[in-house]
Amino acid sequence: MDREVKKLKEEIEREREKGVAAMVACYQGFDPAAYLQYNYMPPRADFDRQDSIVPWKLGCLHRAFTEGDVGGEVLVDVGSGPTLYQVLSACEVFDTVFLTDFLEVNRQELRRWLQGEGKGYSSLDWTPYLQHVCKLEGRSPSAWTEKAARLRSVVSDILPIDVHLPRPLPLDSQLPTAGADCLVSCFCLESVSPDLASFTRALGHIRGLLRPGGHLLLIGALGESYYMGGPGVRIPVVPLDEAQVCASVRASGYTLVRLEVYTLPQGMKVGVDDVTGVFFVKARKP
Ligand SMILES: C[S@@+](CC[C@H](N)C(=O)[O-])C[C@H]1O[C@@H](n2cnc3c(N)ncnc32)[C@H](O)[C@@H]1O
Ligand SMILES: O=S(=O)(c1ccc2c(c1)CN[C@@H](CF)C2)N1CCSCC1
Repeated sequence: MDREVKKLKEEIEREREKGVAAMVACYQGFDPAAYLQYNYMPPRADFDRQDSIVPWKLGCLHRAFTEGDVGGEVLVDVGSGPTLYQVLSACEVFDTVFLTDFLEVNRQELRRWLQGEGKGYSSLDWTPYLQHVCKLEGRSPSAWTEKAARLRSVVSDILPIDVHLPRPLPLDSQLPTAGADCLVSCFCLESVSPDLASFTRALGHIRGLLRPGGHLLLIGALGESYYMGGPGVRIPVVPLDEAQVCASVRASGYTLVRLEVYTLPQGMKVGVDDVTGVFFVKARKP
């Protein structure tokens, strides 16, 4: 019996490795500029409508970082991609921020923004996002230049990451031995995992980056089965519902603090994906 169980486990592990390898192949065509255009530029990214997803997402992050229990020195953003919106509130709370991504093209896109000032250095103008978060903080939108400077000052490194590894970051990543004080991850785990078990496993892997008592702030897609990572680059996504998100967060060893859900209005569905909603999870590592 033991030999049969061992054989079955080995077969399951081989299938898992095949699924992860297939995801790696999908990401070879990922196009940062196209991805930004599909998701973070008008008409999809609309700040004017109060019911728009972008103010909702930025509001969730602002509240999480200002309600008093999230804090410390070090924050890691898992699977940053080419985007910065996810750390615009965090950069006021943490003095050391690590951005991370699997692909060099995304790490390069982030470096270009962080190193550029005033030049045509980035594929997307993050000013409206910076201005919106300044308003959430009770500041003038014109303080966006100060926020941009603050973000540039706290980003300590842009690291390679693979959430399918038990140790997702390089050994020399300068993370404190005890772990980070906070993790942020947006639209990453469900869009890089071949199935729900892999998604849950990845949650467990990144948990190892966090110190006990640290927080995880997770934003992700609900009901999404694919998205376009570039022209003709269709990337499969693990379709999640709220119950599965909560179960996976708990099964991977976190205490769920709260779940918030946004349902996309019909007009937001424009063919670059089939997302139906967005979740926001605040969780804590016991
Ligand atoms: C849908 S994008 C999310 C980007 C960004 N966080 C956002 O909010 O739009 C998913 C990101 O996961 C990255 N990725 C792909 N495979 C990964 C892996 N094995 N581990 C960590 N990140 C991975 C991709 O390069 C991509 O930047
Ligand atoms: O912020 S979003 O909810 C958003 C933002 C990014 C993504 C998705 C959704 C869904 N597909 C993800 C692939 F992983 C990427 N948004 C969708 C509506 S318009 C503005 C962008």
